[in-house]
Amino acid sequence: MVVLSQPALDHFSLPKACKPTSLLCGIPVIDLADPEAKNLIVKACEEYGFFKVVNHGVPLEFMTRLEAEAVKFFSLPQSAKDNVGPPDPFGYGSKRIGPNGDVGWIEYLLLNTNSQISSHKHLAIFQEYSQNFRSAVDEYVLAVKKMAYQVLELMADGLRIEPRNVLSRLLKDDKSDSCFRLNHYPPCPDSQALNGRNLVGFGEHTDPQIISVLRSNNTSGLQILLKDGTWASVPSDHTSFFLNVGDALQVMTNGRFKSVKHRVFADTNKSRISMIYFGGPPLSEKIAPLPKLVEKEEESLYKEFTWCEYKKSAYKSRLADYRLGHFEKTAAH
Ligand SMILES: C=C1C[C@]23C[C@@]1(O)CC[C@H]2[C@@]12CC[C@H](O)[C@@](C)(C(=O)O1)[C@H]2[C@@H]3C(=O)O
Ligand SMILES: O=C(O)CCC(=O)C(=O)O
Ligand SMILES: [Fe+2]
Repeated sequence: MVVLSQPALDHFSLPKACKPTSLLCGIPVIDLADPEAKNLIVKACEEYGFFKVVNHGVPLEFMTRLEAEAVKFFSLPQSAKDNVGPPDPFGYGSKRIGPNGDVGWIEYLLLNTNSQISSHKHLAIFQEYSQNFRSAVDEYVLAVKKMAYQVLELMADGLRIEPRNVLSRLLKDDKSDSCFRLNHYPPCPDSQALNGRNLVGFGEHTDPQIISVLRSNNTSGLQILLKDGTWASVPSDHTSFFLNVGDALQVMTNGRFKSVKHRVFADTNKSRISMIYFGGPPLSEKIAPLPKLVEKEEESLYKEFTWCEYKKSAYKSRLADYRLGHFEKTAAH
């Protein structure tokens, strides 16, 4: 990542540091071996759209191996990383997020997890760069996918909808449009210059997909927006996963689950490395409330659309936009 000079800091969003609510006491923690897990997942998705998962079955060594490969990759000379970019949307990116002018104190690698979708020129370069990196990604993503299927099946049980694979089948599908992202947030270069403000690594947004599964190193920075409109810091935990509801799941539950707004602030001393699997449906899939989740009298809150239509619209939006607005029946936003 190109080194920032002091005036260059002004290109980034620098919100005043406010005192966020500590989440230590409040964040729902789901133990996948707990017989109550299915009900607790539903409660967490209704209340926060976000929860932490422990006893997840993903070996810690998969996480640490991939983290080490990511650190190696992000330590390469800038020109070597730029060979794997610019992102379109897959590939290496630095500072720019998406195609519509959003920036952050971040560099990242965005990968497609579906080998069926034609291999990309950037990714061919990435593949050549290191077999070890690629195999660490594959081993990690496979294990995380399995855990995501399990969570979605517990969710269906908790919602009392059948078949229990009604959600997980979308991620299991060969044509599932899922992706994987490695983010690196270098420490803020000149914390004095911030003068009590925060340096935004990843601006506030919701994730468009069904579910996102995040793991980070032990550097904090992630915040979620609570129902009362306050931001809460998520204490880091490198052994656990943080899952969040995406826009598509909000629609499939007819708004019962909320796609949670989240953001990341850069740390003043330490690098943050995060790895996120975004589980999405096939492009041709119709996204609509599951019939059993629409009460007799209650109508669907959303117009019908395919995942492909949603993605096209999302890629025309800015990060902080309310993307579901176009697809609501009563366009209040
Ligand atoms: C500004 C943008 C980046 C993004 C595509 C978008 O136009 C709006 C959604 C953004 C987001 C957020 C979650 C994921 O990190 C991501 C890969 C996604 O699917 O939607 C990013 C997109 C991106 O960085 O390409
Ligand atoms: O890096 C993180 O911790 C979160 C990043 C994120 O929200 C995203 O990549 O969509
Ligand atoms: Fe996100």
